[in-house]
Amino acid sequence: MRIDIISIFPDYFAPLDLSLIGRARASGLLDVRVHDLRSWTHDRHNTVDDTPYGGGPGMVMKPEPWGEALDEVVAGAPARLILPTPSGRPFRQADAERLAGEERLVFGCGRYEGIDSRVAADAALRMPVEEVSIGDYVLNGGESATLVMVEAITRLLPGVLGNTESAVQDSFASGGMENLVEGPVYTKPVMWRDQEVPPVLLSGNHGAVDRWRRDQALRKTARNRPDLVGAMPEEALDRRDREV
Ligand SMILES: N#Cc1c(-c2ccc3ccn(Cc4ccc(CN5CCCC5)cc4)c3c2)n[nH]c1N
Repeated sequence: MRIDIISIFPDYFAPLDLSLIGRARASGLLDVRVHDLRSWTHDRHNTVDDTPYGGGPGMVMKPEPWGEALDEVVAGAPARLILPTPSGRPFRQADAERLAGEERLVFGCGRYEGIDSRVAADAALRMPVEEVSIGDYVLNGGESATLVMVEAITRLLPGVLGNTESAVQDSFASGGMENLVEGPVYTKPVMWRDQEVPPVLLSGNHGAVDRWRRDQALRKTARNRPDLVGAMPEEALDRRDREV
């Protein structure tokens, strides 16, 4: 997969040189290219924004640099343009799975009050364009959202995690344990600050372990994400579960 990211803050994407994604890039499994939008400006100040038509707060990103950047970066190849925006469709695990099947993705990171709307409309004449939001909170630009989506998408590519099993079992996945969040996890030592690992996990009884994990996932989902499983009556959870 090739991913192009266009931003006025290219250094924001230094984290993509690290860890699993960095390793996948170094091995050639993943091709991520970051571009500075100001490379497509032609004035002395490398201007990328201007005042909004119709008035209103802040500034809007000018269409010309974006148009030239997308023309050069996409260069007629089949690619899908992803535009993070507060007003976008919610980005979910199913979207990460769908986009992991794409050959080329281009992320356009807006700033200020957003990108002139004609950029998306013009791009849509030549490629699929998706305006997406990673959540109902306000960020200062599209860079953090792009980092989130690139991580959610690329971790699903074969060979990136180095352990596809955990990607398949991840919660929120359309597979795995339905739509349940993951339950508690433990490792050595078996006793730590007077807390012991639940004995069932040491039992070697895989059936019992699976049942226990599912029960814990149900309890945690009911407590933290009742929207995922529908309201579960409090009495279904014992007191201990209500505390943590
Ligand atoms: N994904 C994602 C996002 C973003 C996001 C994504 C991309 C850009 C580009 C610029 N900004 C800043 C901004 C912030 C608020 C507004 C709304 N206006 C403010 C006053 C009247 C309405 C417009 C832009 C962005 C924010 N925020 N939250 C998410 N989940």
